[in-house]
Amino acid sequence: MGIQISPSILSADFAHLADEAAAVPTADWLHVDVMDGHFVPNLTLGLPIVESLLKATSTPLDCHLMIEDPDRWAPAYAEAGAGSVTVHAKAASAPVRTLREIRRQGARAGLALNPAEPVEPYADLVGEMDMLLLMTVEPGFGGQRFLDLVLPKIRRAREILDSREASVWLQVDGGVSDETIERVAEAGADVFVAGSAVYGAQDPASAVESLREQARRASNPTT
Ligand SMILES: O=C(CO)[C@H](O)[C@H](O)COP(=O)(O)O
Ligand SMILES: [Fe+2]
Repeated sequence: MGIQISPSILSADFAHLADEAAAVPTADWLHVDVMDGHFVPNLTLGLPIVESLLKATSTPLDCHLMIEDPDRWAPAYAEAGAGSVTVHAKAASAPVRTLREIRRQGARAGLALNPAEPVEPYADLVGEMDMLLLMTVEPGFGGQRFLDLVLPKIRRAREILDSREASVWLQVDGGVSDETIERVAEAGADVFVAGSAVYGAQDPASAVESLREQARRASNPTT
């Protein structure tokens, strides 16, 4: 699939989400941060807004669920038509069942790890997922500073995925910008979430293309 950019609408204007989605026609996905005020100390949006957004844009939705009890709620996002639904390993009590249910409802299934959570315990689950999401900030808020301490884990995750010949995308979320994306791409990520770096830019569509180009160059230095 190559490099993909998923702008996070967390940094968009929530009163004009359809327009904000239309502002990034260059995006591969739209990243939707669902926060419940419990799993993370912030509250954003839920299924009704995702359903409206699905009608308002043809860009596939990449739903990142930062909620308690994702086992109960995640399949509904897939059933509604989200292209990808990601649950946090720490929040899921039955991650295998939930990942399978997301797939059964027709979406790509993602598993997310916080900065301090090791990837190794999940190595045997790679066959159950379509995407592994490594957080490079503590989840809950946009505009935070990228945590360099996650870079070695991104490299280890890339090795695990390659050694198992798994066609699992490796997504990175948090503080991805012009200053950090090259390091993330060199470490082996292929799907990049960017909120403030896209929606804080004068021209969000160009910001997406510029991030993609930098990631492409860094992940394949010979081109
Ligand atoms: O999941 C998230 C926060 O929990 C967001 O997707 C992320 O922080 C994007 O925002 P930014 O690119 O500004 O860091
Ligand atoms: Fe996110």
